[in-house]
Amino acid sequence: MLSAIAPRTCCDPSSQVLMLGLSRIVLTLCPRFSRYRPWDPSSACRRWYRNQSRAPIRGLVLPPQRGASTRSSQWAQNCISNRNSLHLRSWFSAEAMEKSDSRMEVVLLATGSFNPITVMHLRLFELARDYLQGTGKYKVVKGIISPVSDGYKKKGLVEGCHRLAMAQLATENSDWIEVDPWECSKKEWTETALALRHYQQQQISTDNGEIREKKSGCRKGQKRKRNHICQDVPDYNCPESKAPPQVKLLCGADILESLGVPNLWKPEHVNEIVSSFGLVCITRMGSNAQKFIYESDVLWKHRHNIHLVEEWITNDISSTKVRRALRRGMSVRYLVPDSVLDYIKKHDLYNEESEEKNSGLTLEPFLRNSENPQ
Ligand SMILES: Nc1ncnc2c1ncn2[C@@H]1O[C@H](COP(=O)(O)OP(=O)(O)OP(=O)(O)O)[C@@H](O)[C@H]1O
Ligand SMILES: O=C(O)c1ccc[n+]([C@@H]2O[C@H](COP(=O)([O-])O)[C@@H](O)[C@H]2O)c1
Repeated sequence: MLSAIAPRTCCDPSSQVLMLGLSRIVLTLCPRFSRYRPWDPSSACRRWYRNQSRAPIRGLVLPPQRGASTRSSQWAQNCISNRNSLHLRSWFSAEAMEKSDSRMEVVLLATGSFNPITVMHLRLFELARDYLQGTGKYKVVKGIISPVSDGYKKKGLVEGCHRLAMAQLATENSDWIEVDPWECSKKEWTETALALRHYQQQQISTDNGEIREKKSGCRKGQKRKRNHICQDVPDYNCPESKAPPQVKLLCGADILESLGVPNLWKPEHVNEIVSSFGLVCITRMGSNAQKFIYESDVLWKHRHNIHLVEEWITNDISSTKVRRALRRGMSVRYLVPDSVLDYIKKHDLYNEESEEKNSGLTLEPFLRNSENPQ
């Protein structure tokens, strides 16, 4: 932190003396501080003089650089908490405090048919976010809806472009839930573990990209260590270090229970989902998620990574029931957003004929797993 602010303030001899004294106070009070940012004020001044072409504004106290090491900020802040000298407090702006937020950032990924998307699908995200943030340990930064590919071959599954369009309409008023066409635009069905890997990688790339853009970067010899999926430990030696958001699978309890259906999910994928990513599961009528976790060895082992969210305002809206009502000419208003209903009507999406799609075909996961038995 000091090396970040020093070049701006130690531009004249009196400031140099000031900064030298200040650094001694901080280093004396906090020997640990020197481990993170060893700093020699006089050489910093010399470097600064060499690099600057124009004189800085004297007396201007600037906040620390964005991304200054969280730990060093906290240490320095502790060190000066009882000293009101030199406007130091102003350096610890709201921005710096925000940096010290130690909550794990989470992206919630919901996969499924969304045939069609219902208000309950949207509620899943709200419930999950409330729950996770209520623990004080997580900050939910984004929700992603990833409609399944037509290659999933579920009975009654209408074309991906329509399911995608409906999901986009349904989320247009949300400022944190997005729809991603990655799965849906593929001809072949994608296993959920692979979708999770893809979205996690996307978070890591975005995160690295942002850090490159910020450019202040790590100094020579300070490599960014966290390039692996799901590594949550920030690299405190790098000032810009903050773990990329962790992608977690968001689902209803029926999906959790489906993990136990023979030949539907690959055991190694189930293990990967609960060990490397994590599950946020919303209770659903007719399912007993707690019992299911208790009875499964792998889920029990990773139960700390499975968040069960109780839906107290229970309802059992399902896409199947919405399609059934539509086939029968009954109202589904308020079960799906109005814009989605308009879209369904405009394209006459759900009728006797559409329900027969993929009829008699085997669901792709069963087919794949029987071709390549474990
Ligand atoms: N009422 C609900 N309560 C809890 N979870 C739900 C509910 N409706 C849907 N979900 C969850 O939403 C995700 C996407 O579901 P999907 O697209 O299969 O909808 P669905 O309503 O379950 O469809 P279907 O009736 O065809 O099974 C799944 O994880 C599913 O468990
Ligand atoms: O990855 C797997 O092995 C796997 C096996 C079965 C189902 N899934 C996913 O789970 C979701 C189930 O959606 P649905 O509409 O059949 O409830 C869908 O997104 C599938 O891709 C995933």
